[in-house]
Amino acid sequence: MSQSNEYRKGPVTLRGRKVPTSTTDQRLLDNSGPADWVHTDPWRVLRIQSEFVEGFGALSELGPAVSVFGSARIGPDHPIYELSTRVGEVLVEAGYAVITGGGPGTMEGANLGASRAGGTSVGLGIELPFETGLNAHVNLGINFRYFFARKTMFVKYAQGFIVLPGGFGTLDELFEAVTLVQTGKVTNFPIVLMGATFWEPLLDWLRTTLIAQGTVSEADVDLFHLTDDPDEAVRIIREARP
Ligand SMILES: CC(C)=CCNc1ncnc2c1ncn2[C@@H]1O[C@H](COP(=O)(O)O)[C@@H](O)[C@H]1O
Repeated sequence: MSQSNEYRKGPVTLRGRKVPTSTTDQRLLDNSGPADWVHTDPWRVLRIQSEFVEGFGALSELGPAVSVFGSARIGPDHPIYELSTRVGEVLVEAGYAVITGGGPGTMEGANLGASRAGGTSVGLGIELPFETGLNAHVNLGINFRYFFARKTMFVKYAQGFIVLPGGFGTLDELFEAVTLVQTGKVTNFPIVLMGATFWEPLLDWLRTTLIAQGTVSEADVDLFHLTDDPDEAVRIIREARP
């Protein structure tokens, strides 16, 4: 293949029919051209990068914090919402900022408790097809397009996780966290489950099925702490990260 039929874009070599008919500069400067190139994956990488830069920039001075997860659908008249509010308050009283997904339900409850107690109430919102926006009790909010960039912030800036009852989103965040701990990607990272009646069947299943079949060890299941008492939850976190 002749040299003239080869096109290099950094580490990428394009040959034959893959050689573009316009250059990157040309597409940048030619404002009458098609805008499709801004939707290409390399361009997305820059947007992804900007989410990390903005997230790190906004949170780097946060101080000790705890991420609180839980259902987007449990509303203010539910006892679990009340629990989420109390958790937010108790965390702030113990000197922690509270980080949530910034949405409705228990996220809103934890943000409400945190802001009412005079603390830093962080909401890491996510762009969803059904837009709900950051709840009104967030006093430091960041909106993400990408779940994975946002999830890094939940772990990077927290001393531990408190997980209230929830659905798939909550389970995703819970099992991601426990996998990071299990594989040693994060150390001394307590995970506290709150709402005993909700979590006990899951813990039973982990014991009777996963441990029994050898897919996890007993020590893995011991990574979860279970309590209904917000003060106890804070104590567990403080003891793990003195
Ligand atoms: C009413 C409704 C579904 C609103 C969605 N609005 C949301 N805004 C922000 N974070 C969210 C939202 N839905 C799910 N999440 C994420 O997933 C978890 C809750 O999902 P789920 O309700 O357990 O599955 C939260 O901890 C949060 O990080």
